[in-house]
Amino acid sequence: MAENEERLRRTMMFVPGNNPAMVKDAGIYGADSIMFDLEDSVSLPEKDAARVLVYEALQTQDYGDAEMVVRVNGQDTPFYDNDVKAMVKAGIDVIRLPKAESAEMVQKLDADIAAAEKEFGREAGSTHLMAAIESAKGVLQAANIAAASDRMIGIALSAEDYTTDMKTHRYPDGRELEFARNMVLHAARAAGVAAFDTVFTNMDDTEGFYRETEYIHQLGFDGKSLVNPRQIPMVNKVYEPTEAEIKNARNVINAIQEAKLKGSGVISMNGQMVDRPVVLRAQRVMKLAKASHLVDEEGNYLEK
Ligand SMILES: CC(C)(COP(=O)(O)OP(=O)(O)OC[C@H]1O[C@@H](n2cnc3c(N)ncnc32)[C@H](O)[C@@H]1OP(=O)(O)O)[C@@H](O)C(=O)NCCC(=O)NCCSC(=O)C[C@@](O)(CC(=O)O)C(=O)O
Ligand SMILES: [Mg+2]
Repeated sequence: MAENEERLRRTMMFVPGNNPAMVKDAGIYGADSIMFDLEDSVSLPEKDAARVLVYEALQTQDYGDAEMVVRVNGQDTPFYDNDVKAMVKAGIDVIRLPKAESAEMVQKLDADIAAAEKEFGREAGSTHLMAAIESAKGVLQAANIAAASDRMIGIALSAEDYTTDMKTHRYPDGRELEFARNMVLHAARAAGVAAFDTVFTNMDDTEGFYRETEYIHQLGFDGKSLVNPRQIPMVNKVYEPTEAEIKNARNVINAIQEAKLKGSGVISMNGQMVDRPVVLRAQRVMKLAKASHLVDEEGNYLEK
């Protein structure tokens, strides 16, 4: 868990598991997490072929430092068991459960992963999981879902299925998602796991994409599920700290280190109280700055 809490997950890009070119090239765009999809972007006749394609790619392609995720088919489908087994065998980092509606569904996936790890000689506990919240039931169960397994790395809001379940659709201002976004975010934070905002499907509406990403960044989401590589630099831009934020974070970290040497956990810096929550925020700013190549190894701001 600790290792996963440290990971930056700003961008989790869906890659249709039945598209050989997209699967092969998925690593070149710099997504924090690459998510091969075996579920809704793959038609029924192609389910088995997609599983084989993704399995082979995981054995042969180099996806660099990206976290490797696969969205398996739902537990109510005939594909789920084979999907989970094949992906654990391939050594996937994270299995994403679609349409999660209860802690029991997550616990079933946890048990199925454990059995597959044993069957294929994978280290016990090495395969993580996450859950997608795609319905009213899922939203109301979000806190239980997020806390249902030690393998859990995060929960995601899936607004396409969710708005359908709610008998509405996506609007530009996103008001139809307010309750769900806040439930998912609070459930994730309470369980100590990551929170992912939903996909944005209008590839040509750059302004709308920036507006939505700035909003979910302000709320506190770790990042977004994405459907297109063009969206990756836009999310990274929104999550990039400013020069002032970076310099302030550096000063906070230096100040608290000095305070600790003097045996204190709190200090005043330019009239501002610096204590644990301020330090934790500063550490996250530095992590984002490093990922954006805005600081050197020592954390000094790199002038542009
Ligand atoms: C949207 C579009 C057709 C646009 O095509 P376009 O052709 O206009 O794209 P272009 O920008 O022109 O592509 C430029 C270059 O990038 C390559 N490229 C594009 N997309 C790439 C990609 N994703 N991965 C790797 N490579 C990619 C492309 O091959 C080309 O490469 P090259 O030819 O070499 O230059 C395409 O992106 C796409 O198929 N997206 C994935 C769709 C998908 O997965 N849907 C299912 C997940 S949502 C869902 O299920 C709802 C949900 O469940 C969600 C939840 O749960 O969160 C809920 O309920 O809400
Ligand atoms: Mg969906």
